[in-house]
Amino acid sequence: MTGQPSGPPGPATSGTGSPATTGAGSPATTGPTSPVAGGTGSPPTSGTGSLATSGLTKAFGGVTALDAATVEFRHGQVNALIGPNGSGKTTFFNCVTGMIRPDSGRTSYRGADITRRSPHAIARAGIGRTFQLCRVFPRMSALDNVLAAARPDGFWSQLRGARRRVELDRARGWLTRLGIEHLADVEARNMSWGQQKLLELAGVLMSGPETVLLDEPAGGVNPALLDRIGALVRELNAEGRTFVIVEHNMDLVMSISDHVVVFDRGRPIAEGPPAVIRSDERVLGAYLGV
Ligand SMILES: Nc1ncnc2c1ncn2[C@@H]1O[C@H](COP(=O)(O)OP(=O)(O)OP(=O)(O)O)[C@@H](O)[C@H]1O
Repeated sequence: MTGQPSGPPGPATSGTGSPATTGAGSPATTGPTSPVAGGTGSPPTSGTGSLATSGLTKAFGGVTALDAATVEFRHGQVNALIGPNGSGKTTFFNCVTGMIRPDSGRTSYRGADITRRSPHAIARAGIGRTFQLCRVFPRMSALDNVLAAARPDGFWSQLRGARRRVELDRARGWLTRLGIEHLADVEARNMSWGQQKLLELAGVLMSGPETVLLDEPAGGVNPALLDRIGALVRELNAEGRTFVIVEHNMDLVMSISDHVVVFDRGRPIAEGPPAVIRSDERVLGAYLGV
């Protein structure tokens, strides 16, 4: 992936000041096993439109990364966005989360136009994301990383040592849920790559998003952790969260997704349930380059 913006302060590659999210909004009030923040308490109706783009276009010099991409991901479902290397998946995530501005086209979330909103505003609207190159504060403990993600000024407030009991409990709850509670006091830089990915996800979940965009959650992760990530996505979806997952591991995609969108050269070429996508000739052609 080449489209990730960067900038201080924060972890190695963060551009927002908060490592794990596109700018976590106000702390959610729900606990780790509660329904999503901002919701009504009951899971959203499955299958209706949620995150949608219309004619989304982005070029980098002579390279058209997104070519009038019109896509709709389904609310309440596990959606996957797949496609060959360089087909525009991460640029799509960057555009819809406000991290880069599209040249033209629109993004809407649950009916509201979010095209020109800042990453923080988009996070406040209910969209959280992880990154292909995992973003955590390497010299902060796992617990402090999760706490930082819950605050709009996460990094700085953490530095001031501002901790609230209720947040501490929620942060520990997410670490437990992701199976890394035993690493609460370990600095992120001393955790394995897979553990850092789980930590990043814990931070995203701490900010209470209704919709979670995961950029290559399986990348570089060992098979045991892969199973955990897959099971967790399904559990969190059953509790009401919508997912959009960019992933190259087809076994994972096909086993956890309800709906798959396939990109080639910056635009969708096919969509449908995994069983249909598996045997779609356009998809096979895109991957084989024919
Ligand atoms: N910041 C950038 N500057 C120049 N070109 C870029 C930039 N970001 C992305 N591109 C180009 O845009 C195209 C789409 O890249 P993108 O990273 O979105 O694809 P991808 O589908 O996520 O790929 P991968 O699966 O390899 O991560 C590629 O040709 C890439 O080289």
